[in-house]
Amino acid sequence: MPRPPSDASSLLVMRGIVKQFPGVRALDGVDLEVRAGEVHCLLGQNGAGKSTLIKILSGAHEPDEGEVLLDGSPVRLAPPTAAMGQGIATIYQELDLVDGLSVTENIFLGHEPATLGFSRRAEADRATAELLKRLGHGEIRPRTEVGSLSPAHKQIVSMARALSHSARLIIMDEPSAALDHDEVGNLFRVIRDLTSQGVAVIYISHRLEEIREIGDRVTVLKDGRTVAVGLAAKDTPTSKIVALMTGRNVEYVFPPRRGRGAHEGRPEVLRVENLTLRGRFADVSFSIRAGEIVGLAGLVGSGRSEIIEAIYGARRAGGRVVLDGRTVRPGSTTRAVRMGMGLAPEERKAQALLLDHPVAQNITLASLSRYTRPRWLGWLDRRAEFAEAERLSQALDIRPPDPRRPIRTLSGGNQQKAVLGRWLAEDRKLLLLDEPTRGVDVGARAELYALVRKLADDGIGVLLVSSEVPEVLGLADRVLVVREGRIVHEAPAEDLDEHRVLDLVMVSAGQLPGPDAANPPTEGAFHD
Ligand SMILES: Nc1ncnc2c1ncn2[C@@H]1O[C@H](COP(=O)(O)OP(=O)(O)OP(=O)(O)O)[C@@H](O)[C@H]1O
Repeated sequence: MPRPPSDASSLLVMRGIVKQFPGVRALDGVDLEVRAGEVHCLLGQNGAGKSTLIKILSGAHEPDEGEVLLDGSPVRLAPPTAAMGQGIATIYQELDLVDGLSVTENIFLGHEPATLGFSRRAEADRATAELLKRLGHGEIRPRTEVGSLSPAHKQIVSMARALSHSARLIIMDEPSAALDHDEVGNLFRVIRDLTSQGVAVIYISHRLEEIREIGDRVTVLKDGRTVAVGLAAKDTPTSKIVALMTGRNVEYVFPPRRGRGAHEGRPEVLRVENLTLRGRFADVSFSIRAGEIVGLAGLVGSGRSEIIEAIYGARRAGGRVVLDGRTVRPGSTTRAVRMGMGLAPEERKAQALLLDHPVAQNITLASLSRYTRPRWLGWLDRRAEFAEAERLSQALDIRPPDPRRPIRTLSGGNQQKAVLGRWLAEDRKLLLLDEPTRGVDVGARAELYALVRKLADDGIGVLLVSSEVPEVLGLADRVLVVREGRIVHEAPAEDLDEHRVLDLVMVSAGQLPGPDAANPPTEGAFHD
């Protein structure tokens, strides 16, 4: 691989970086060169080594070999305080904010009061308010507890923290993953503002269309090696980038649908009647037939994830949920699972994974009863369990291909695949997918889409929530558009396009449905 030129404008040069973990050479001689004032995109499939590289840059890992130069001089970046001292700030995919602390406390945690000379809280709050305003989010209050903020607002707090360190290099690990369309626009505006002041941004994303919009240059990693250095983002065709990432030509296509009206007359697997959760959503009614994939499109905060959670029993909403002809008691996820629902939740780490357990156990977690022999004795057939986990991990291309590894040691995208594998392992009637491809690379996305379609073809119903409108339009048969907690439109996916959906989801200056909305909450409605 050609060595990156370290011309005068290089802010950062990394050469020959090696990082070995037990059994995995995560980085095997990586080169990177970043210029002041540019957005440098770092691309690669799940497990290619992107996070490991940025952990080295942020001082969390020390490289085994290789050198790092900042402004032409060799530097040591570990521990993280050293990287911060060099003006490197990182915004992680799983935001490392403390929920129980205020916005101000999170932003100035660690360098207050000594470094900045802040002695009074009010002064810190003022500085916080200023940073938030600069990021276009003056409405976030400095004293608010971070735990009560939306994912998008948490991200803004994380960025404010980076700015508070007067960073000259900001690393953003999938910053758009939790954001929807207009918030991504705001993020790009902030990034342009930063780069015009000479700040360099390393931008990691699995959404290739973003690269062209915000990126100046691109470096591609594959299996811990650099396969392309500093390509011009705007002039390199997406197909070339994908081929570099995957080593093959992947067509970014969705599996074929069954066609219009194909599900008419098939049994209803899910019927939702007047589902209402005060302040979140109201009067939500729809049904899903066997073999059908229904997409919920809407902005973050529109109520789409809460609707899924209420169907699953994780929220006690009023109204009625009927699965395969039987009413699901609200507020009991155990019962929902027993009746045949599966949920792949949005926040996989918090909600879904046993981090210290092997990949295999994480996959078979929900379906252990299938491997107990005989059933009444409850003896677990580990071999059968493992064989199934291995089959699914191959089908989903989970890397490294070793189901015995603790899931903690897998890259984020590969962990996500294991969460999905869990529900594919079990005979489900209904699969609820909340942001199923967040953090999943292009190659694996195509495989995932194909798997979900195959499950539907086998007869299950699927309810899909995704911030990526093209994903909802490409995968679903029918789309329900949610705005301010209500279904405002319903149509076959092929009758909609991205523009139309975005028009429909945009929030007017309305109110969230309250108790006195058209349909009063049914008994048992959850008040918060
Ligand atoms: N702490 C660790 N212990 C063992 N192996 C690890 C550890 N951290 C990362 N790895 C391995 O190093 C490789 C690179 O992982 P990394 O997280 O850097 O990938 P990535 O490109 O960021 O992927 P993604 O897009 O899925 O986030 C993977 O094979 C991963 O399993």
